[in-house]
Amino acid sequence: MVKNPPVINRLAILGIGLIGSSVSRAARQYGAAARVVAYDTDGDRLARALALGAIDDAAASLEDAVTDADMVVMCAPVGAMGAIARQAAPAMRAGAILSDVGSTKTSVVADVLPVLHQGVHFIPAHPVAGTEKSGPENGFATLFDGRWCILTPPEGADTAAVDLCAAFWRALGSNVDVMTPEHHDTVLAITSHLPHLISYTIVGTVMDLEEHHHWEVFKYAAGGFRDFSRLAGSDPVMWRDVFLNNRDAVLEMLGRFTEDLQALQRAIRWGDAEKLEALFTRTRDARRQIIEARQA
Ligand SMILES: NC(=O)c1ccc[n+]([C@@H]2O[C@H](COP(=O)([O-])OP(=O)(O)OC[C@H]3O[C@@H](n4cnc5c(N)ncnc54)[C@H](O)[C@@H]3O)[C@@H](O)[C@H]2O)c1
Ligand SMILES: O=C(O)C(=O)C[C@]1(C(=O)O)C=C[C@@H](O)C=C1
Repeated sequence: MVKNPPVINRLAILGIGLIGSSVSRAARQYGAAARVVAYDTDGDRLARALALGAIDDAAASLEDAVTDADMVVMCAPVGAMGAIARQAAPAMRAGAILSDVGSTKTSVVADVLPVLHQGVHFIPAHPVAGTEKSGPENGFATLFDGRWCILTPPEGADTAAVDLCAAFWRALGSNVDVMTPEHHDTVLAITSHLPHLISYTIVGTVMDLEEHHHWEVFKYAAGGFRDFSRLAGSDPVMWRDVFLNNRDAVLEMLGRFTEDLQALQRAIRWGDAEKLEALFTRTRDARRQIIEARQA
């Protein structure tokens, strides 16, 4: 079999947790990058990533990681992206690509664009794939296979840099879409951010029940509560930053959701069987369509 040449020669990952280590593992396994160097403010995590064989080199400083890199991918919580870019950009070579994997895009673009240096191309990205786990031991190479990666290049972005970033994500197995940061944040508010908020809320509600009640919930949590609460096990810092950085879109979707929930509350109170059955029939059809679209 003829092996394609690497899309990126030297790749630097800043933040080697679940996503950073998955990008690194995939890039190395699929030959998308010739060499992967990583830096993390948490020295233990960086050492673990190296010991696990998830990266080629562990850098002693952020500057060491990004010097000579062809592409730098920021894989830290979204609230940290601006400060990381401010430190990384001056140490990067002209022509190199700075990217990220953040779950929100408008605030990341607003934080990073003003601190860029001449000749560094900023191409934001969001792989819409993940799990409720964190840390380098939980990353895996196939995480992005068949999943979407959304690019939100700023107006006037270098087209060659956008194409290279898209080629990189395709080499990791992803399908690539391009949209504005604002559109991205609206869509993700309902498909990803609201489900997490609801899961955090329902687990919180259970915790606030009297002790014997909440222990009963844990004891009898079979399919329903267990499936529904999975997202509530996600990283607190990552999700704190998501909600602080996509405030408007999340509040808009939460408003709609709350109205719909109140309408259901009313239907239950008034014994409106028709309304309940009609909604549950529509949602069952929608769920089937979602699953079929995923399998197509
Ligand atoms: N978890 C998911 O399902 C998922 C999916 C897609 C995108 N994302 C995005 O990916 C990013 C990382 O999430 P994760 O799940 O890998 O989190 P994680 O907690 O597993 O890893 C984050 C890593 O960033 C490091 N870090 C924090 N500040 C840093 C800094 N200033 N410089 C260098 N390293 C720093 C942390 O020490 C940690 O190792 C977030 O922006 C998140 O929104 C997450
Ligand atoms: O499947 C999960 O556990 C996830 O949380 C993954 C998920 C999502 O909500 O779909 C979470 C955040 C991301 O930015 C992208 C993917």
